[in-house]
Amino acid sequence: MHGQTGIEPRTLQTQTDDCWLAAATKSKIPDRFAQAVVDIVGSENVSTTDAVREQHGHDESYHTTSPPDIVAFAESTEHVSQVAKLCNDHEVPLIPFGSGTGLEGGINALKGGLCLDLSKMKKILSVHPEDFDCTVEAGVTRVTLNNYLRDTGLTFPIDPGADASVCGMCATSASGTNAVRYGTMRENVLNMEVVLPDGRVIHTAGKGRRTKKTSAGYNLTNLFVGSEGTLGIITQATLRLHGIPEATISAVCSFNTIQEAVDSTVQILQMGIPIARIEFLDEVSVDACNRYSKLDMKVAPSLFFEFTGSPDTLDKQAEVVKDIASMNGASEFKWASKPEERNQLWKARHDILYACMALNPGSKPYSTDVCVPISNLPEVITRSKEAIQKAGVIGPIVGHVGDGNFHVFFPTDRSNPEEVKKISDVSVYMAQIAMELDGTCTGEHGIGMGKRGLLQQEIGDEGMEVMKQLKSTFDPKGIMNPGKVFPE
Ligand SMILES: Cc1cc2c(cc1C)N(C[C@H](O)[C@H](O)[C@H](O)COP(=O)(O)OP(=O)(O)OC[C@H]1O[C@@H](n3cnc4c(N)ncnc43)[C@H](O)[C@@H]1O)c1[nH]c(=O)[nH]c(=O)c1N2
Ligand SMILES: CC(C)CC(=O)C(=O)O
Ligand SMILES: [Mn+2]
Repeated sequence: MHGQTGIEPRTLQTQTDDCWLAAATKSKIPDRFAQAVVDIVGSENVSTTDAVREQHGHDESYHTTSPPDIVAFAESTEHVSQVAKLCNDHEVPLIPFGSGTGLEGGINALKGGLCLDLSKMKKILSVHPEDFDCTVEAGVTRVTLNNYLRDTGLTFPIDPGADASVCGMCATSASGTNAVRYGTMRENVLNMEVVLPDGRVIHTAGKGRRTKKTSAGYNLTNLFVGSEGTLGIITQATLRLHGIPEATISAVCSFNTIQEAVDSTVQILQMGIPIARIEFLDEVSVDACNRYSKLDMKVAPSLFFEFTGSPDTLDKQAEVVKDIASMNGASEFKWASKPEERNQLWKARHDILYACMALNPGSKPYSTDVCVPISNLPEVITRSKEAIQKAGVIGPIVGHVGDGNFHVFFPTDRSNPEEVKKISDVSVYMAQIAMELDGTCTGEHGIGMGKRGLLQQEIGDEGMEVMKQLKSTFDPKGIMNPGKVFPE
């Protein structure tokens, strides 16, 4: 389901047995290797056409496409294991592909090689409603999973705006507007089946284990969450599920300053109000949203809220939030209690990337993603805004404010190198301010190819050295997604 984001699914272009080898000669992959891949996954699951390679050579970010030499579609863990072993034996780069919605160029095949598309592995293997968990194959997307779960009264709440694959979400440690209530992928993955580059299959918490807690040894699960395809291929994930709340209300209000909006957020969290979502939009984003999603919000720094719970406690909580916001200077408090009003509000929030792109027609998105301890949020946002203004570029700001995480969506004209340079300088500057203020260069989108230098600064030389040692333990030949995460 890519309709939500307007992103086209990457489909396999059918090739006959006769033509695939001819096409293979256009890529750098030797025919013998390509034939061995066909022997494992079947000719219907292999492509070397330019169109399929191009489709698999980029994600939703601004990074230039780098196509792999060959694309294989896996249908089982056995396929993945055999393809990995083949790549390892021949030292061919191997890039796992979920649904291609990443924002840091994670799937771009910088060194060519084989892209392993997992979208055909889409079985929901088990759901245990009484234990609040489920196990799914790599290609199941979050929307498919939630549609499947609907009748159980359970939900998997992690919601990056795109309909990403669940194991792609594990690989990038994704989160979204619900993290303030439910945490990120790190808190919601209980176990994973992972294929190592040499073809071995491991279960990060032990085969079949699905407990909410464990003290058993090293936390391999959280080593693979956020590993961005550089350590192994995640073929299954066991996830924590949550009950669908009985009642939900959303609201929006505006402030005079960013500080007022952040102060309100901190006070709401300090009161222990179990808020489900609290999202910040600056005046530029509100204006973009009004134009694109036909809303009529006051053009000012704003907060979007969502409260969930039982109907009798919900109203009280919402009133406390309104009082806190009003004491901090909020105005224009508007409730959205009907499902269609709520959906309109949150759809506008999830469509904000497209709303911001519409500010500069023909542009491509360049998004940033920094995260700081919440008390440092006003400073980092204010300094970022100054830098955006000084550079003379359009830079709407949106934040998962309850987590101290925010993005600037720069609608970028990629044919204008001066503009790209200005935006990239502001983006690096923002990450540097965030790090100066005890924060990180990425709260949820990952390092990919875009933030490798920043990771080095964030973690330091010794920390990076340990990461490299871990990488070579799992992937001694360096075939897994080369050119990502680690600076060269
Ligand atoms: C409009 C819009 C809005 C958002 C976002 C995107 C877009 C287009 N995102 C980013 C994106 O959805 C997120 O990074 C997903 O987790 C990527 O999942 P894919 O399945 O698309 O992985 P994709 O195929 O893009 O791969 C991403 C990385 O993971 C690796 N990988 C994928 N599957 C793997 C597997 N099975 N095993 C090992 N490695 C694997 C790849 O090699 C690559 O390095 C986001 N994100 C977010 O955190 N919060 C948000 O709010 C949003 N919002
Ligand atoms: C920066 C975006 C494109 C996506 C995102 O993370 C969001 O909308 O919160
Ligand atoms: Mn986000």
